[in-house]
Amino acid sequence: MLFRETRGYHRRWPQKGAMRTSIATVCLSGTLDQKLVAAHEAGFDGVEVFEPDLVASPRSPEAIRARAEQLGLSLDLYQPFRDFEGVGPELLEQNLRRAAAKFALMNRLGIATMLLCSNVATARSGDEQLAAVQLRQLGDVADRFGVRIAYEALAWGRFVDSYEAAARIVRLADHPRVGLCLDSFHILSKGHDPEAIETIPADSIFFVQMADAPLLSMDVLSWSRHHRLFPGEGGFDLGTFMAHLVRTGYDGPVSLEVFNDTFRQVDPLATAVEARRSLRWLEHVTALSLGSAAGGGAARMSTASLPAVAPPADVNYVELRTGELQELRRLLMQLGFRSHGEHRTKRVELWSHGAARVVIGAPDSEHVQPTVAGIGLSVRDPATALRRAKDLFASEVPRDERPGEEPLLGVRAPDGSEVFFGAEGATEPRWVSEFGIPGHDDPHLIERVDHVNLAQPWQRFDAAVLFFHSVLDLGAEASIDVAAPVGLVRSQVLRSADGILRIALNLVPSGASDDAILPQHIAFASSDVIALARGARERGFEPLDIPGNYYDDVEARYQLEPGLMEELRELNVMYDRDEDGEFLHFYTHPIGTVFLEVVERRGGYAGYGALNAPVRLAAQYEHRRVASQGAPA
Ligand SMILES: O=C(O)c1ccc(O)c(O)c1
Ligand SMILES: [Mg+2]
Repeated sequence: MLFRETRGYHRRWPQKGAMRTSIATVCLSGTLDQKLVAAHEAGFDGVEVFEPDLVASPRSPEAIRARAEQLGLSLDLYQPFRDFEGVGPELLEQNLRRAAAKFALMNRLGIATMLLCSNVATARSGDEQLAAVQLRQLGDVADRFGVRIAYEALAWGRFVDSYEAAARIVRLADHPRVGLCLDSFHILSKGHDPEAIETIPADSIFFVQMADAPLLSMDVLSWSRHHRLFPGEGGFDLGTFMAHLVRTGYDGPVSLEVFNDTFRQVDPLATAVEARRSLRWLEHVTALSLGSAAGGGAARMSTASLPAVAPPADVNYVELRTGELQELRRLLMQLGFRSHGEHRTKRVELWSHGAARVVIGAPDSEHVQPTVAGIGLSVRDPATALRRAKDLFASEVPRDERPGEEPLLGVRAPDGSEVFFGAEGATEPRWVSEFGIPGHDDPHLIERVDHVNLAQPWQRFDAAVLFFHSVLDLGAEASIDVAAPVGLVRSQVLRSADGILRIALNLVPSGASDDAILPQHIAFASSDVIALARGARERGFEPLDIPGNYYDDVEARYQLEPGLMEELRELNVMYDRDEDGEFLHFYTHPIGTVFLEVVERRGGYAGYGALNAPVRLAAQYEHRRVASQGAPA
């Protein structure tokens, strides 16, 4: 199992009025039993049983019911039942018989609600009155079994493809056993306005399914079946959606139904924890969207916001773990960093240049750890930052702290790296004095850490987006695809509003088994990248070699002054420009799975040189290829 963030939550019974949480078994990998255990361990209140999971299970319905009971999980929904309404009389008879068999099964499972998807195949008519009459008949059958039907408009329904149409049919059916299932994906994927949810009586909303998704332009069925995400990982405005729902007075389960090719493959407990985090985040944005009106309208569901955290004042340090410490030291020295020596008690050393601090050490043998093993942030209130993270089910990193040492509070990110919160304050954090050699205020060309680029294993990319978005309250920028020799690299930046903290996440292509193919990196902000590059060269620095073709292209695009053009070529400095300003930056060779970058932002340039990224990736690839062959190309 890769990169387990945490394990073993204990169930807490939902408080009255609190959001009841549920998850569809289709979100998780494994057998039905493994899915139930994962949902339980992540602290869900209930699950939706997806029919294929039940059919494939060797356990009897009674045994499944007992197992769920033992785990303290309610079985909230049986799904899906398909292609019922809008059919001719003969098919209707068959469909009613088919439904009765499922209702009997639900009785054995102890499930009270069945999801009915709008007909995608066999409907002959879109007459809403006809559909309503047939649903009423189905309601009568359901009544004999003491169960109810939640009718859901699929975005690709043959005739019924909007929640408003489904709501009209349910109103016409006018049967106490017939209500609605609202699924955020089907509504928002079609661009339908969720505001009219407020016109639906709460007692006819039987179930609610929430899913986020990346904003793709593709056919909606494929989008739904392969690309759904947990709330907070995609582009839908789910806080507004939920606020409409809460205002109706609905207080049933809020369930996650996320069809996703990655989540079907990875550790179900890790996914369940991620899912539970997404619902806590959803509750938070719902509370924000409802505002001080405390729910307003008929609200019965209470939604608590998370502790508010101010954006970090500073990136305090970045910690790198590598087996190639000697090379890393040499590189830092060449870039003008100074050593502060070893920590008093821990086997790490500190290097700094301006307010950029890099803690380096050998890999920790105890647990899986990416090369960028930690990021330290200065925050106004570390205890509150930790409390927010723990409210979001992040696991705290136990820290061995000696008397007199600066307290740092840390949590583990999905890739196994650590995020530490320290108190903001003086220009130099107090923990710096825990290292042997004191600070200094030599003139410096590097100011601070500009951004940190974290390559993510494909299994945990979306989880990392959710983690940084929710725990640190960072905004997610649109993701871009960068072409590398080993595949397309999806890259997404999360940043604080003021840009002090910027984390770029890169998704390692799944075929790229060797993680050295996509190293992690730290970018430092310089006031004069050209002067820094010159100084580094005098100290023996060899930059990443950028091809002449690149500079010909820059020259063609931007018509730079010949003097600057010459310097860029000579020093292997890359260039970008937009309406807001200019960007000059250069790269080091990778050392193992890490490399460094120095950037200079002129004017209001806020990007990362996206056009240069493929050139950089190709140059690094070439460097590795040549190095491994031990001969020049
Ligand atoms: O893709 C489907 O068929 C499907 C089934 C059940 C649902 O609740 C849903 O939203 C989609
Ligand atoms: Mg659904």
